[in-house]
Amino acid sequence: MSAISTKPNPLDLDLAGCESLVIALGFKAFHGRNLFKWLHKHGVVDFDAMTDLPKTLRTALLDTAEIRLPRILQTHPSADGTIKWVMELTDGQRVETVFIPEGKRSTICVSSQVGCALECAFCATARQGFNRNLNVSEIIGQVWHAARQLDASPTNVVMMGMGEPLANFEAAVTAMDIMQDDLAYMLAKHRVTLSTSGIVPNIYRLREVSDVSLAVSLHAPTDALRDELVPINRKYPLAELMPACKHYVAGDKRRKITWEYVMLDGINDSLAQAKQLIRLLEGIPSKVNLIPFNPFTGSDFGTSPPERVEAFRERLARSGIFTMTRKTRGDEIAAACGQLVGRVEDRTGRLGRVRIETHSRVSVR
Ligand SMILES: C[S@@+](CC[C@H](N)C(=O)[O-])C[C@H]1O[C@@H](n2cnc3c(N)ncnc32)[C@H](O)[C@@H]1O
Ligand code: SF4
Repeated sequence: MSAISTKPNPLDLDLAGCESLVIALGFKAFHGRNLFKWLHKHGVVDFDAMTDLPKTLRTALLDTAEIRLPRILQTHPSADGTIKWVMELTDGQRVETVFIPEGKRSTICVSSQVGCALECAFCATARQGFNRNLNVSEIIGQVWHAARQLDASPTNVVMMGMGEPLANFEAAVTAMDIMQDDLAYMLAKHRVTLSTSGIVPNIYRLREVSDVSLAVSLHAPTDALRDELVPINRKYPLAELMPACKHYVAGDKRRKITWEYVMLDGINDSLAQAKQLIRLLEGIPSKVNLIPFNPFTGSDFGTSPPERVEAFRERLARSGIFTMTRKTRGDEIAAACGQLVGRVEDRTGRLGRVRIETHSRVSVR
């Protein structure tokens, strides 16, 4: 394998970064704007084809920088229009990106890490272990490819693929800034959604620097159950998570937290738990997405029957909480929520441990 280049990659830079890059090479800032626009708006990744940059700048860029993108290795189309792309990174590892069309909406579900270090009990990515954070170019590169493949910018991006975006804070924020930039993908802030399992300090940090929509993977109305399903809860329990989320949406009446709740048969789907959830969400502008559990090989949870999901939804809706049951998309190509796996050179030794833990799965309820 050829050595991995260490030259700066302009796709790792936001607009200000591109301006600084060209200033450092002795050129005016506006050339940095043009460079940024070529990369994202026009999708050009060859310095020589950036015809409105001075020839001397193009030569300087060729000498000192290198544009590196993930490579689309496989394309898996699904009958419902969903497409899963397997993207290979420069170190040979792989992440997955999903395109979900729905009427006029085109949503791209983007990965933020190679694997995930958090060990949610029902998630296929968790079983892969964890290797590293994606850098900015690897995150925005997924959107770049999607825009080229579809011949249009997506209307929505959700950071809901492989990994925990708030555990890769700086890169996730920069990539989301690029998504919203008028010289790039022009997405409105409410059309970019970051989904987190609940890294509380970084929810506060995010509020300081970004306006994107926040989705929180809740999945349980009590600490006892959430500790088992979403182990990060042992570090950041509900008593800390809920105020952080309330703070995130404070001061803007239009903002709501989207709570994601995977419906697991006999685990978290009773009416008593729906009532506990209603109490937990009191005072927080909320909408709830009930997600049918997407099974994967080796998982030992079951999908709640549709009538139980509907009863749960109805109970929440009756209390005034806007609640939707999410359609499962792309499941026959393993592109649905929590089914993304890629190729991860695990550095956590997770696989051995998971096998042991599944034998001692906690009792629930
Ligand atoms: C894969 S995660 C990535 C974003 C972030 N790490 C998080 O947990 O919110 C995106 C969503 O998929 C959900 N999910 C994970 N495994 C799932 C499964 N097997 N079936 C349905 N949803 C799942 C997660 O709980 C989360 O709400
Ligand atoms: S659900 Fe999210 S945080 Fe949990 S293991 Fe999967 S990717 Fe990581």
